[in-house]
Amino acid sequence: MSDVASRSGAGDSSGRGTPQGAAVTVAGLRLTIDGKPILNGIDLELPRGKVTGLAGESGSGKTMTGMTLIGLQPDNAVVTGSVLFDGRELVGLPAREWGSVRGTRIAMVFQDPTASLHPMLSIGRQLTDHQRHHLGLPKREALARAESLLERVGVPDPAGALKKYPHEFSGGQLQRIAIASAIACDPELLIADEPTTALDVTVQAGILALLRSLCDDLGLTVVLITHDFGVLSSLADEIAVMRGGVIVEHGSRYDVIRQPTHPYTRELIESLPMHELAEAGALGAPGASEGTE
Ligand SMILES: Nc1ncnc2c1ncn2[C@@H]1O[C@H](COP(=O)(O)OP(=O)(O)OP(=O)(O)O)[C@@H](O)[C@H]1O
Repeated sequence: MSDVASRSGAGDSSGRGTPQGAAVTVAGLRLTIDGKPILNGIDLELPRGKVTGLAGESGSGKTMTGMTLIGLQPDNAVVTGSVLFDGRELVGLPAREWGSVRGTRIAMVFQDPTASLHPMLSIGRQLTDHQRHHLGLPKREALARAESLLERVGVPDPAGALKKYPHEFSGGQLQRIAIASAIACDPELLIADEPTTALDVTVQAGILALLRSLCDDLGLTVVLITHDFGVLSSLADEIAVMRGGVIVEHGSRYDVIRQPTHPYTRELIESLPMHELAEAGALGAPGASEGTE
């Protein structure tokens, strides 16, 4: 077990309860690369339909945790421990079985949206290929669904956007399209790794609000990986703080920000501007943390 300071409120972040339980239960997850320890015993429950923020300094293992959840760790990595997803053990899942999980039931968006989009294929082709392959939809149906997906993620003129190519969009719009592609097959779990880091501050808030609304409206479980604790202070239901390949603190956003138990979490909070603390409810009454957008 890691020395995580977990709170009784974890999994029940806002007082509303999480009757559906955990979408994913990670226990004693370890990962080494060429013998070098990277993850040193991660214990983490991701409550269904909530945003869990994974914070921590560079190199603490946030990305590697996300990659391991979706089975994309480097080939030379050795993974032990347990990742239980819908009653299925993902650690050691054979490659052929990942095909029915990755991209369909668990999806990921990255800092650079172009990483998940082909530069030479139209957006319509990319969104429909994905659905036709995974969902077996006929072309016409896949196109209609792609259009409504683009509408759902806030891309203007969805029908026109389907005919365009990635280079014709701004970074913020591309990230919306990458999110549309990620949710195209109705996944239960979405891992967003620094999804706003490469974007202008003016568009960051829109992408974060989109992730929040997907979680609230679709019941999507979201893992939001970020080095920016301020992002989590206004958005996440729960916050897990990583350092040195372990989770050192995990609880509801309100508890973690208002009553951090680990010195490193305190450091992160002390670096936050006052207005972000106020938004997180850390300066007001407990009810102030309820609004998440
Ligand atoms: N492909 C790889 N081969 C070897 N070591 C790696 C590889 N990818 C990551 N690492 C190492 O794993 C550790 C954790 O990296 P990871 O990217 O998960 O950190 P992070 O918390 O996401 O940091 P950042 O915010 O900088 O991305 C680091 O020491 C990193 O150097």
